[in-house]
Amino acid sequence: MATAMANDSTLKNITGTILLAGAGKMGGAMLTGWLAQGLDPRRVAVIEPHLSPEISALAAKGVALNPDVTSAGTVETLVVAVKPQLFREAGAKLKPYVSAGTSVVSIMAGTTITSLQEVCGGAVVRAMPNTPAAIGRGITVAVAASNVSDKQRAVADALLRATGSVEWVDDESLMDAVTAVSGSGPAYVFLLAEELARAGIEAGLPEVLATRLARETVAGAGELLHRSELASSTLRQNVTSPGGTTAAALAVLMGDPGLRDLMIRAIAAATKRSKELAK
Ligand SMILES: NC(=O)C1=CN([C@@H]2O[C@H](COP(=O)(O)OP(=O)(O)OC[C@H]3O[C@@H](n4cnc5c(N)ncnc54)[C@H](O)[C@@H]3O)[C@@H](O)[C@H]2O)C=CC1
Ligand SMILES: O=C(O)[C@@H]1CCC=N1
Repeated sequence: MATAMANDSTLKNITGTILLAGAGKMGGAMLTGWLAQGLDPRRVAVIEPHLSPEISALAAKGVALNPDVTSAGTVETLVVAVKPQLFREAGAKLKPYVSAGTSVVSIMAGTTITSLQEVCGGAVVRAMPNTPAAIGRGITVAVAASNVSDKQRAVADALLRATGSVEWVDDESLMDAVTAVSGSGPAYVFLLAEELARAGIEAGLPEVLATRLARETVAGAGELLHRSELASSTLRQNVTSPGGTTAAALAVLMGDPGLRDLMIRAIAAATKRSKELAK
């Protein structure tokens, strides 16, 4: 696994344009992170057919909204955050913004480096973030094409790191499983909160109380996992008194079939879908 090369001043020292295509949930979260980390808003341009009030308001700070190719300046990095299904159409319109020195950082699920090179050109970094990026607690996995320079990789690293931590891999084929585990992963955790609440209601709790208990339990356990040095299995064992209530519940969850089987099937389905999106 390659080490990160960005440092604290990487975003502040950017001289070209960072062009974001698609300022929806993920693109918008990344943009917020860049500006919070000191990227000059005048270095940022956004291509977005449906501008939200929040993104529109950034124009007052100097962010260029839907600039044409000539007014966008020299695009140092194009960040593509549109839906993969729209990429062929959107990418063709983005290509004129890409010049010899442009790096193209894509966060689209499934879309391969080869497709990105075909449609947009440029030096491609394929990345997979997740929605905790919105609070600076995302995790992103990135893989660079062989023509990405050290400097381009450092800028990509800084742009991705503005929303959380970054892991670089050398093998692009890992990205489908990465997408299944960490890209989609927050949804599984939110589902856990939903189902824990539902089961609490089933067990007789008032809905408001069950919902609050489930939400705070998932959030608190997540924060403990984040802050603790202990393995998740140890944290689990620390809750589990021999012959107690947790052991009774875990006998169900860890039974056969249990959560393990369900999770393997879920991750396999997401991995398969990521591969399909490449086509
Ligand atoms: N939502 C998530 O948890 C994650 C999403 N991703 C990837 O991020 C990408 C964006 O996903 P979301 O932010 O969830 O979707 P979104 O629907 O919130 O954002 C996509 C944005 O692209 C805009 N758009 C549509 N056509 C465009 C065009 N031709 N040019 C520029 N912008 C255009 C849309 O108006 C929208 O604002 C997808 O490729 C997805 O695979 C990656 C990791 C996690
Ligand atoms: O569901 C999706 O396809 C995107 C990629 C990872 C999370 N959301």
